[in-house]
Amino acid sequence: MSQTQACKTTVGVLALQGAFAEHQTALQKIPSARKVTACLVRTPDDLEKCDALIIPGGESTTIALLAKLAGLLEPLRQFSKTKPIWGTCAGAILLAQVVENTKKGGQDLLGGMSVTVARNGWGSQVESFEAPLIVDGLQNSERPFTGVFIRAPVILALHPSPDAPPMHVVARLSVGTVPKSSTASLQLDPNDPRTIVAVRQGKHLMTTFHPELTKDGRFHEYFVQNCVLPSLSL
Ligand SMILES: NC(=O)CC[C@H](N)C(=O)O
Repeated sequence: MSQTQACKTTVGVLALQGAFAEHQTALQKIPSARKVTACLVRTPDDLEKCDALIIPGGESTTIALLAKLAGLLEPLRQFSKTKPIWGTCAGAILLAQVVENTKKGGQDLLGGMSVTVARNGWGSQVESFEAPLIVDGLQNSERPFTGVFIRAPVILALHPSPDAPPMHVVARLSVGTVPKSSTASLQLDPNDPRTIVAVRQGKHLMTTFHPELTKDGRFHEYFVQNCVLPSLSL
């Protein structure tokens, strides 16, 4: 390993199923790429080398099942207690404390964030949609970020508590940006929790959409700057 590599922070991407390659590519292109090595995680040994982790979108039940088979479920739960995790879409489901609309038999969760989500809350694959998001704290935040929602979960409730790190709403859908065909079309109060699509709690980040499926690396930069690098100095 070269001197520069040895000094880099290692951000793992859970590579069991889903859009993990896209996350790895995105991490390699952001302004902070010189500070970060992106590696794929398939085993507990891989995970042990990481300072932070991204859980990609895909199918949360499958990812949980494969994690169990790889002996990763418990190591991931332990990891979530001390190190930053960013869950995108299916990854957001795995990071939630409570999940509604699970497959029969339920599913294993990591539960790192005090959030309740409903799987497939905007409807099925054909009701997938894109929406412009104004994101607090993103570079050039006046330029909207394109949220790609594919059978996305809906955030039903945040559960702030004095015993847990504070929660920050990072992005909301504006009422009217969800297609009418979508089961949960938003005809509601802009303060409805279902408008929340990105939330940060302490070192963890959850986005119900897929930043890795755009060419815009600002969310990856956001994770590194707001969750990963600050956690190293704790
Ligand atoms: N695009 C996605 O990650 C979809 C998530 C999927 N609906 C699930 O339950 O895991």
